[in-house]
Amino acid sequence: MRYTSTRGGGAPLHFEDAMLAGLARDGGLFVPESWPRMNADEIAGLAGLAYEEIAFRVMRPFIGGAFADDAFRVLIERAYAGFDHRLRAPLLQVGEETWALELHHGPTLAFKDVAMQLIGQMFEAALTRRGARVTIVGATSGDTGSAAIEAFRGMEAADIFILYPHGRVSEVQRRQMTTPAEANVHAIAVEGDFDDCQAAVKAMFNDHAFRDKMRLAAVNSINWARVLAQSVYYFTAAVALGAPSRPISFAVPTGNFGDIYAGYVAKRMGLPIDRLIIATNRNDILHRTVQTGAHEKRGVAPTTSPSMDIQVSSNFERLLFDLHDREGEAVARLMRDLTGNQGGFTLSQGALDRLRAEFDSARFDEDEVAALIGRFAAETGHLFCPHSAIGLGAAIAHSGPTVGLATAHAAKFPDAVEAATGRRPALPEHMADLYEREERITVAPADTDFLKRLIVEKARA
Ligand SMILES: Cc1ncc(COP(=O)(O)O)c(C=O)c1O
Ligand SMILES: N[C@@H](CCOP(=O)(O)O)C(=O)O
Repeated sequence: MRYTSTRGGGAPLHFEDAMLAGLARDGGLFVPESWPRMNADEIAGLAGLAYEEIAFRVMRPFIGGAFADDAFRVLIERAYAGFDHRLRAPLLQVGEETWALELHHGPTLAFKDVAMQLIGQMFEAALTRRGARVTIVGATSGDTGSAAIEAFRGMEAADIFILYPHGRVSEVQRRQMTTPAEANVHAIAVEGDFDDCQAAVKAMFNDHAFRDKMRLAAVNSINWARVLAQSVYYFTAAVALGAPSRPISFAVPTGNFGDIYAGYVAKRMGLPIDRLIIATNRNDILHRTVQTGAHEKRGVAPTTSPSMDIQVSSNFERLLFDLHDREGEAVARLMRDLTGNQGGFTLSQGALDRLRAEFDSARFDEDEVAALIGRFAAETGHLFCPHSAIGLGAAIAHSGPTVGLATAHAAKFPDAVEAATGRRPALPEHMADLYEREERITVAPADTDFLKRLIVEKARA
């Protein structure tokens, strides 16, 4: 299996090179040259298997010769050994035909751990074998950063720099990033929003001299390995609910479009997913795109679901590639319109029809999110974080068996949950002293050159 850029440039790479490269050198994102398929018998054969075994079977066709089967199994086992639930990603019924897929059982309490714990293992194995080291640069609206730091803290072969929007992440998220004391960890509070952080990361990768000098690597979902690992839980959930004979829909709280794109990947592989529902907060560029075809940036408004306060949804580029018959030049043109003065583009009718053939969308204002958190607490007794409530709100409004992705633990966003329910969710025991741990906070302007200098100064490479 080889990976090609969504913008059509450069020679295709094998899995491990694509994983370590992160972003393609023409600024595009890596996608597989073709979709490996699982037939109905193979999907039915996943029923009852452990999460780790399903992960192996789903991901194996994508990784080619990067890891021998036995070695890959070991990495998967290690990745999920620290999860606090036997099923890793259990389902909880919240309505007659609605389930929450709980993705917060990893060490940092968000779905990011599912991929990041495995990526940490894969990076370490690949870098050790190559005798290489990397400088990881990532952007976060809160959860990717904490999960990445947890996965890479103390790793000899990697320095990790995480850019987060100053004052726009929850206190728990910030402390998860600023309290690890390991010398290879650097959390930087950028005076801007998430889109500024992500734009700075992409600019660093597109500065080839800097990229090569620092041996940059990415752990955002611009990295194909992230998306791949996230596609696994669509299989575990759908099979547990009767796939392949019963098609299941998924409603996904969406920001950078990585998680829902992972569902699209599962569908391309043959998993009978009925609808994929994009659920947004008031930062609703993707909802507007599905409804009107116009993909237009507006300012980012802070919300109680800060991890979704995003307008430039990186992975939408991967979908655009398929919507435009895998023509890199068409995607490159649209991305120029999005990042240039035009600030957006309008999909052709054909592309919009293809988008709507797979995706629905829903949008929730702040008062609706609070009402959903309160409603689910009253009806199920469970506290859901604002992001999860948005996914579940879209799921419960959809007819037919539908899974809403519960993407983070309520305790990561205690103020919003308490305001909506009167109940303050407690952090689990392993994080009980988070508020007492010492923080290291570096504040920096949203200036790529400044950030590059900071990284050069602090990196051990
Ligand atoms: C808790 C939570 N829910 C939902 C999302 C949105 O996911 P994605 O960016 O993959 O669309 C994020 C951020 O990624 C998140 O941290
Ligand atoms: N919500 C994310 C934003 C970055 O998403 P990623 O999946 O591309 O890493 C976050 O929590 O940082």
